[in-house]
Amino acid sequence: MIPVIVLTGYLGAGKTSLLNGLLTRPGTRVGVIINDIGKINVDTGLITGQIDAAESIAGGCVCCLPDSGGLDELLEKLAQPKLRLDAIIVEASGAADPINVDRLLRYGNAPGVRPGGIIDVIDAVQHEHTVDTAAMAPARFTAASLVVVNKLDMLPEKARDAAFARISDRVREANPQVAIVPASHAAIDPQLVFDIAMNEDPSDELPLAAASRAEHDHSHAPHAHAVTVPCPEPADPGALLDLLENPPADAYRLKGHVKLRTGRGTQRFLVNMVGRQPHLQVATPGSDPADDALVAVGVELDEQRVGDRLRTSLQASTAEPSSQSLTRLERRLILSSPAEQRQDVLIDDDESVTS
Ligand SMILES: Nc1nc2c(ncn2[C@@H]2O[C@H](COP(=O)(O)OP(=O)(O)OP(=O)(O)O)[C@@H](O)[C@H]2O)c(=O)[nH]1
Repeated sequence: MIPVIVLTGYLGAGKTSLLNGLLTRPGTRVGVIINDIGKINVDTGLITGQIDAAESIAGGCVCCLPDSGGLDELLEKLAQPKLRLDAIIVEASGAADPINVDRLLRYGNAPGVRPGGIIDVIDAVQHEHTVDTAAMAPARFTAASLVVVNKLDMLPEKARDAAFARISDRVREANPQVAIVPASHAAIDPQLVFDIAMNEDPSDELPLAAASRAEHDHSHAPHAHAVTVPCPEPADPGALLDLLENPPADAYRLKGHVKLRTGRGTQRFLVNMVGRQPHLQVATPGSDPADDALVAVGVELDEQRVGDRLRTSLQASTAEPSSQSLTRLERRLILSSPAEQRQDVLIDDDESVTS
């Protein structure tokens, strides 16, 4: 399933800049949906990176669509297998309410896609005069999985750390678990958002991508760290679910294929967690069981501690899983599937069974 990542943020906070930064990285096929509230799609013209497929919503706000129909249709178009997209990014208008967007995505019925996180971009200079003016921290942050505190370059150097800390504290009042990164020119490590398939340009790509990358020098972006733990033998589903339901706070993403005991042998699953939102599905066809492993990614990730936690969760299990673990596994699979397919996802003996 293709992850759908939504970019939200108050007007002018830096959403298009962030999108452009992501699109200058080679090797990932990205589709975008641009939403401008004006009649003309201004942002479409501001996109400078490589897009493999695009759709747009102009003249209205994505979060005000009467039902998820409009968005579902666009997602379905972009999820067509022939487009071979690795990720879809929705740039919501500056007026979009992340809570509504989150609801549209969670309860949408577009086949072939899954929620890939909501990024909320904050303008560090304007934030306290525009978005955050009430006594309570803004509710919009409850929907975010990653908050980017942007435009720190526009503050005097000595005021940046304090502004970042103050804004982070307010965001955490509404959403204690959210990942928050500082940024200038909306530069973040793309690993926080989607998988980077390759570090080199494909051989047939024009040198334009390289030139445009040079313009967007992200070397100053806070770096994401990753730890990979192989999963050569089947693990206990309960142990994996304990990890997914209570992941280490510094692991913003968990992803990879794992082998689990299911009571009927071994079955392979694809894990994808963004923020605190776990997603579990039966392994993708063609994936190689020899490569089964879980990767944790995060800014300021404690690789040793997180690695130990993953190793414990993926420990080879010789005992049959408890019925409670199997029920939890089935429930997680159901919660991870689109509403209309929910009856088809129960664990079954199919080609992904390896023993
Ligand atoms: N100095 C500075 N300028 C920035 C930064 N991020 C964005 N900008 C500028 O701020 C303006 C708005 O940035 P965009 O990326 O277009 O913001 P947006 O959130 O897409 O804007 P809307 O679509 O209008 O809501 C542009 O002129 C950017 O070049 C930053 O971190 N520092």
